[in-house]
Amino acid sequence: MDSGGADKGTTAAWMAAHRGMYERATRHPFTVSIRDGTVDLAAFKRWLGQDYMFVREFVAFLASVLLKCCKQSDSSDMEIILGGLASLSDELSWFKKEAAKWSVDLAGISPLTSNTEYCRFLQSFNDPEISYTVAITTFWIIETVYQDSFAFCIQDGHKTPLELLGTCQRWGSPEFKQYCQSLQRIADRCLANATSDAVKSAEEAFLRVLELEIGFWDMSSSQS
Ligand SMILES: Cc1ncc(CN)c(N)n1
Repeated sequence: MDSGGADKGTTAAWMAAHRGMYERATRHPFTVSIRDGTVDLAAFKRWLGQDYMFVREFVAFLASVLLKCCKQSDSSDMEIILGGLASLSDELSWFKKEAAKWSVDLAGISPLTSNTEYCRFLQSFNDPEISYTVAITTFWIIETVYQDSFAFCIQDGHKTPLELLGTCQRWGSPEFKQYCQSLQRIADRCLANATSDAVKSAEEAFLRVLELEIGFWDMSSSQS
């Protein structure tokens, strides 16, 4: 993702330093197969059901980020985080509608291993010892992996099946990109003022998210 021409912050430096890993997360064979039009629909349906469960956990994660934000002396990021939380309500309704369209029974789904592992990571943010800087950076990269992955599925030359375009536009839209860029600016501001220990923990969380996102796509395409 470009930084909009502004001075490069810490997050852009990490994206450059860990380019290979970032590309494995955002140009994964699963999402590339959506763009190519060769996607296995059974894999898409598996992703849909598993991601619905993930997003339910993501709501609780975001609530924990909001709580950390409210405890800051300057809580001016609150509106953006609150907006993100509110949009997850629409997202859950979207998953239910999409599941009905694809005959995916959401009530009968259990989380697969990689999803459980990712959800455990999200739950670990309930610990008040985890700083706002680490939490907001984590939130930014989780959203950015989806933004970048799905934007690629609707970029020039795509052969994305018509019935999957709505999914790709949900996260690949210019509006979602702008939202991710707002999160990136917040993360960079926090990182610029953070201790070196906090910056180190945030970079570890950034890398952990990339690893977990790759695992999540792998799980969707191979049921591992
Ligand atoms: C696994 C995963 N990562 C990120 C997102 C985007 N909220 C998501 N829905 N699912």
